[in-house]
Amino acid sequence: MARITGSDSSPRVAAELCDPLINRGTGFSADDRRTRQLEGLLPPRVESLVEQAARVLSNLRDQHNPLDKYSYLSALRDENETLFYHVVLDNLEEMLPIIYTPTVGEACTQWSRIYERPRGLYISAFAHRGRVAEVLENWPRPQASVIVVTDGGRILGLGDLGANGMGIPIGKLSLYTACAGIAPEICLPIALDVGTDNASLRNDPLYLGERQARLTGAPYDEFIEEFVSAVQTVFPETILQFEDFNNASAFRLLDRYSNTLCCFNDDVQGTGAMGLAGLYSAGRITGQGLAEQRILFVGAGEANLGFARTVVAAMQHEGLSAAQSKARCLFMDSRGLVVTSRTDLPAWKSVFAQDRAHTTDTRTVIEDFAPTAIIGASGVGARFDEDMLSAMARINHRPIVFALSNPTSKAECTAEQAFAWTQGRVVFASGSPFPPVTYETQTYSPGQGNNFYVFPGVGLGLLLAGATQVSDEMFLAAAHALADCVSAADLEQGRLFPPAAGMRDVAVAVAAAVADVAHAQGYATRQPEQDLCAAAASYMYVPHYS
Ligand SMILES: O=C([O-])CC(=O)C(=O)O
Ligand SMILES: [Mg+2]
Repeated sequence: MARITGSDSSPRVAAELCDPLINRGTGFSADDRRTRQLEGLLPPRVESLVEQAARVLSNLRDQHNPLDKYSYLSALRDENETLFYHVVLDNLEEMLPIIYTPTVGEACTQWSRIYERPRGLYISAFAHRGRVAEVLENWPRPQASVIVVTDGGRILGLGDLGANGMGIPIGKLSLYTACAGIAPEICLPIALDVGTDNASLRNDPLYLGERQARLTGAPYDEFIEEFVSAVQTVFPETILQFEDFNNASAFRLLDRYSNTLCCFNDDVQGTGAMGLAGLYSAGRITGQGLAEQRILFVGAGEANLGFARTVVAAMQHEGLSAAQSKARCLFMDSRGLVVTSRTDLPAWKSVFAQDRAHTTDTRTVIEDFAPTAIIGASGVGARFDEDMLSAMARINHRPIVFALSNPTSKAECTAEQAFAWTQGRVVFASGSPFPPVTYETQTYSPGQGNNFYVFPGVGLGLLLAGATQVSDEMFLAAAHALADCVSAADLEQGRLFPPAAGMRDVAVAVAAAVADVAHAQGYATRQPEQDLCAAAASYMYVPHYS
């Protein structure tokens, strides 16, 4: 019998084994192997997903460090996405820190070294300017319902990582699929390469991005404008999530685009909703309502300003005036207290400037302002010290302390420090995970306060409603829905958020709340579902070989 070759005698490509969306590896049945001419290309035994997953888990757990685990799972995803998501979904608690924060941060710093295969789109402001739509058309899948885009300007708390930032959109979209069941083939990660001001990257012979200074000013805005309008042309119904842009770009782009397309900024709005939900949970422990909180925000970037904006909106719903709500939110940045006498404040910070004496001493601010909560999103590791947290513990029976900066090396304090420095009385959450803490006889598992509790469900809700815009009210509704998912048992363990294993239930609740608001505000293009939770749950992609 003649060898089977392609029509031009080139080697036949066994497409089923090359496309990670359809590849099943040893999961192809005997019939499939015969009809698809895969016989002999695979070892004889036919395995179920569960059997394949056992091998993956065993290999994964043999890897020596988190980055090796990240690379192992990335390679698996490039080969067989069904198996990848089966493993991730079945072991979320174990997998999240590998495919997402904190390991994704390390992966981004090492991106040029660990890079193996393309995933997502790299769009260059230098090579592709004027042709961005053409580049978007190169995306090999017919649809892109959710796009997560970064320009690498501020990756987690790690600063400008240029094109290496691609790890973040990939990681965020993995969670869209794992946590909200949005099918992997409609998720598109994009890194906009606008250059980098990170000299060590530009001098790194392995760096894969453009070796150019970061574009700024009008040329930057024009490039973003070209990108956004190309997205609207090529994928007109997509949801666009801005991620890890630097502060100035994040706020400017949000103002520029939030009323014209279905987009949001995860670091501002997603983190804001997560933070508000965390405060509601904390209030159930401390016995104080939101309107009674006095919050010291340490760090005045996207996360904390988004958090404060959301808190102020929620306080006004509870009857406080705008001025009263703002007076309950005090900010410190790298130059000290954010006060009206400062002349160096950009518009998005000066909104929160208070009429107080300027100081750079956090301890003094704690003594004067007597906060019920201190929220770190400063990007500065170990920003909270014993002096500060013991002052919090003297002022409050149950001080609220959030150390939200990522990855772990940037956390303002560790969970262990927070418990030790407050005699075990702290109500704590952190952006990156910490192991459980035992203080005296009690063990606490505070868990993560991360926007992963919000953005997957928000995206799902927007899809369900066919939303044309994203509103602040949707994030308020998302915060309430998330807070309602927290059980009394969670709070007893010191957890302000639900356990990772329940992520899909959280996404259902958040999605239903968001879709509901979309319908109420007239942003929905689809008919309202009778039962939004059931609709959200039945929409979800389940990784199996159908
Ligand atoms: O990615 C995360 O873990 C949370 C986040 O958005 C950030 O830190 O920028
Ligand atoms: Mg982010």
